[in-house]
Amino acid sequence: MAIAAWRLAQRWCPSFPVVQLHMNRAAMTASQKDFENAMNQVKLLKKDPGNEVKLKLYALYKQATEGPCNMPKPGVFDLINKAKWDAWNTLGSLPKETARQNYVDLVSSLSSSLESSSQVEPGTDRKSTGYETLMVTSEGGITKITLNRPAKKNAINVEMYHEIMRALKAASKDDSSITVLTGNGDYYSSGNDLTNFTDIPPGGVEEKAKNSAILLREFVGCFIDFPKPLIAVVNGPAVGISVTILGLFDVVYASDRATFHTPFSHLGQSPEGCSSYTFLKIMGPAKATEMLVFGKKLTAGEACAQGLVTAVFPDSTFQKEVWTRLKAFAKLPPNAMRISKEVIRNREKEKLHAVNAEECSVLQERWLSDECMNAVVNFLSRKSKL
Ligand SMILES: CCCCCCCCCCC/C=C/C(=O)SCCNC(=O)CCNC(=O)[C@H](O)C(C)(C)COP(=O)(O)OP(=O)(O)OC[C@H]1O[C@@H](n2cnc3c(N)ncnc32)[C@H](O)[C@@H]1OP(=O)(O)O
Repeated sequence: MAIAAWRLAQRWCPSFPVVQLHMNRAAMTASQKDFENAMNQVKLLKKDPGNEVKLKLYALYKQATEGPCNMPKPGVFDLINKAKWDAWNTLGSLPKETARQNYVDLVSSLSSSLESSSQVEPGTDRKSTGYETLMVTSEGGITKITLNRPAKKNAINVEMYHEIMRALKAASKDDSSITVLTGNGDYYSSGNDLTNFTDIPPGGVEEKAKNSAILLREFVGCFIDFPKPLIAVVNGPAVGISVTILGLFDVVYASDRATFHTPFSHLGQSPEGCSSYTFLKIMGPAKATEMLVFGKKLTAGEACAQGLVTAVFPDSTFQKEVWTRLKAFAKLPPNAMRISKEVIRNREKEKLHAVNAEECSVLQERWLSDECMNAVVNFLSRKSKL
């Protein structure tokens, strides 16, 4: 979120605007002019430079305008004023001119590093290229990852698994506050692309199953470890792994057209995405068993009643209502959201990684079973659909 310097400066130095106005203009030198420009530049910073830098700016500003620290030392419990006093006092007898120069240098380094970061003006849609199966955009603090194989109902092929991991890793490091996963077209996702089973390497199906278990474990691990609020915008039916990983999202919004289907037994497979743990916690063992063992397909309303979905919206107003909410979330302080997520999720992480490892190892065996092979062959020979 953009931070206006007057807000920044006022917080750290309440007398900032007054001091600025009463500067001795007659004594203006080139470096005084640079100093004033730098103060203006601070106002244009689009990204909060962090408390440490703000303290440095405050201290250098005070030193440049008032000389060595002349405030009484605040009490130990007056944390903010104590931090400011410490920062200023540390500058000792640094000459005003040097402080001014240091302030200008610091602002200049901030401007180049923060401006060249991937900060996006509200309304500017920054589109990431280099994805074959996804559309990834960043706008107004929201990174949006769209599954983009609508002709295949957004089935997740091996390339898409890798690209989703890449997009999540990039989103975890970019300057967005929240990340959204959604689907293009009428489906959210039809789950694992069943043609993934057809590309058998020279090492045979055992090697394929082993590599797939490694891929799946890494894929689910990215969701377990994702540090920012992660929101699913479920625009239509969701199947298989696209449903199970919802238990690792922070919020799930669904259109009333969406359905939630995990037909693992029908496919000779077993639950993944940590659903053998998260679904039990979310909806209790009986409802989780109906879904994960008996393949009961839930409507959006049912999924909401069972806690898997946060809120359901009529399809006609789905996008409008959801994006209004998301835009408001994206304006909240990003660090607070990230830390709150950490507090909520961290104690479960180790458990989730253990569950993930166990589910992948069970699936590795399942993929080699006749039950699974027959189900895949039936789908691929168009003998069966869900
Ligand atoms: C050794 C093992 C290696 C495997 C690698 C594993 C990696 C990790 C695996 C993680 C485990 C995940 C498990 C799951 O996700 S289980 C769920 C799997 N999904 C399905 O079973 C859905 C299958 N699809 C369907 O039943 C129907 O397509 C569907 C009901 C979704 C839609 O039906 P509809 O009639 O509306 O549309 P079409 O069937 O005509 O579909 C349009 C085209 O899309 C293709 N399609 C759709 N879904 C898939 C899919 N999951 N896999 C592959 N292809 C899919 C469909 O074939 C159509 O294509 P064409 O137009 O070319 O015919």
